[in-house]
Amino acid sequence: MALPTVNPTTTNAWKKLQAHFEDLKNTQMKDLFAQDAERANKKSIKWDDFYVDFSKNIITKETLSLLLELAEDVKLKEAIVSQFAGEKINKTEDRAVLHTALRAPKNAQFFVDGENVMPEVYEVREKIKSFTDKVVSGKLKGYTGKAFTHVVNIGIGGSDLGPAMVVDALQYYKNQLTTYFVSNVDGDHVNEIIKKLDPETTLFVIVSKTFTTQETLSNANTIKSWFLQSATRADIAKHFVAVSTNLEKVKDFGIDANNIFPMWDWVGGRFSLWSAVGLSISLSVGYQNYSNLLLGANKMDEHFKTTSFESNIPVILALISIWYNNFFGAETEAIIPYSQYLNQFATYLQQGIMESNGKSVDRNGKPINYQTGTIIWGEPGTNSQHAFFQLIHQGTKLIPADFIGFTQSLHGNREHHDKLTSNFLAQTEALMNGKTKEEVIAEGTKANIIPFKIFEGNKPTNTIFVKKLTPESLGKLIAMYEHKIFVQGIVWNIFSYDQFGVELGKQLASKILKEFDSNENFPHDSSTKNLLKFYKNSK
Ligand SMILES: O=P(O)(O)OC[C@H]1O[C@](O)(CO)[C@@H](O)[C@@H]1O
Repeated sequence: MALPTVNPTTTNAWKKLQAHFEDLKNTQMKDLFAQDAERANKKSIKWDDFYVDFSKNIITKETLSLLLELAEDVKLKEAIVSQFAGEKINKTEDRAVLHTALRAPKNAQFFVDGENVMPEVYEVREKIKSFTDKVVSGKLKGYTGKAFTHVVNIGIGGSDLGPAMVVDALQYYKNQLTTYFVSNVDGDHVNEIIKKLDPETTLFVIVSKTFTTQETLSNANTIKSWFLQSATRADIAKHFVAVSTNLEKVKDFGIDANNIFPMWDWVGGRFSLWSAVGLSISLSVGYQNYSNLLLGANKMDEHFKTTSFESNIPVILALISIWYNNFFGAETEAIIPYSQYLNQFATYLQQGIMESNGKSVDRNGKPINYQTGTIIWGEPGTNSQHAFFQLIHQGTKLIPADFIGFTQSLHGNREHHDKLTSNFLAQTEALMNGKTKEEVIAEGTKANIIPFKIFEGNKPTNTIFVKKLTPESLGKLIAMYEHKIFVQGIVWNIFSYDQFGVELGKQLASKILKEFDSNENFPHDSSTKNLLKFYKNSK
């Protein structure tokens, strides 16, 4: 069964939501709280070690029921079944979307083209486990007989962002190996990393689903040449491994067939950290922690698949985001983790969310006349409070935000954690309540300063409060956003799993590259022509 192709704006629910928006748009959240002592209890979900409070939103019982009606109208339930059944819901690339299979238990069954993929999934997981154990224990040696001390992940996009974010987020759980990530084709990136490496003790993990990505192959070749300055070709087999679907191209690169960790075309790049793309995670925190990360994601998958929509965390978060994006006209969403460990979380989600849902053609191939993908940004609190929070509090734009926090710190420093958490809680309260003129006056503010100190308030937030940052809870958190992406794509009637939008720039870049050192001339506008000339004359 193909995905439904309902234009959401033609549904009854959408029309009712439009009328409802007109009634609700000037409603103050603090009035909604005053009217209902039970609001926080009614608009929150407790699940496992998660407490998701979505009460600080400009929503009522009716808003939620209309949003849930919208989910019914666009046939979200059927779409979830299609996804988990391995149907080729990535229609434009004719692929199934089954990253959920990668984190499912061994006895689960996921079918692609009538074949259960789980035996293959577990074969690769076994390979990851045994390789990780050998590297971490020091049993596996480099070409001069020394144990590995460093791991370098060479990849970009989904072959970099997920592993890099998770390795950083789980640094508390790290072993003795130092892990670096090389992604940018900017040669200064790879050279800065090379400076820190000893070829005798470094393991290189080349990650590229296609094994054709310019950045990754350039970096891998540069590193290989540097490695061969001190080692022989035969030593490559001891120091280079690859994760890819393109086994032929990997072998062409010179990598030993035993050193290839396969993946499958039913795993999208930005959803691939659960596959062997996560090898550097496993190497960095050990297989058990890596496996717990996958377990957490699987628990969220089960929650998403089996929980009715009104208590379903990803569904509720997705629908609330649609409410602001499509009815309030909000353009961006902030993601603010109150944990320095999640420093790269928003950057990681930018690819997941914006590459997936940055589309303007619907599933019927027709141009879209409503808003789709939200713009995602964010930084950890409390740092971000001293950076961009001014604009969220007093700027002219509506910026719904997810606040993510943990009840326990990993190093157990209560004093710091209490301060952190007090900020975490204070900000969402302040964003909602603002500060009235009367309150400003009562503070004894000089008359001419009063208008500048007023906070309108009524700024919406979700609070995602988790007991502790562990591999398992991180897995749940990432999977929560993955399912949110899926739900939004279904509602917006777009294909979330292709990314043709990144192709055009790539094609043009390869033409321009040819022009740098030859007399080849492609037609360009006068601006590009001048810029090209400037580069050629001064490089
Ligand atoms: O793993 P690959 O094939 O090198 O691709 C890297 C990235 O490039 C993209 O195709 C486009 O940016 C991403 O979707 C992907 O994660």
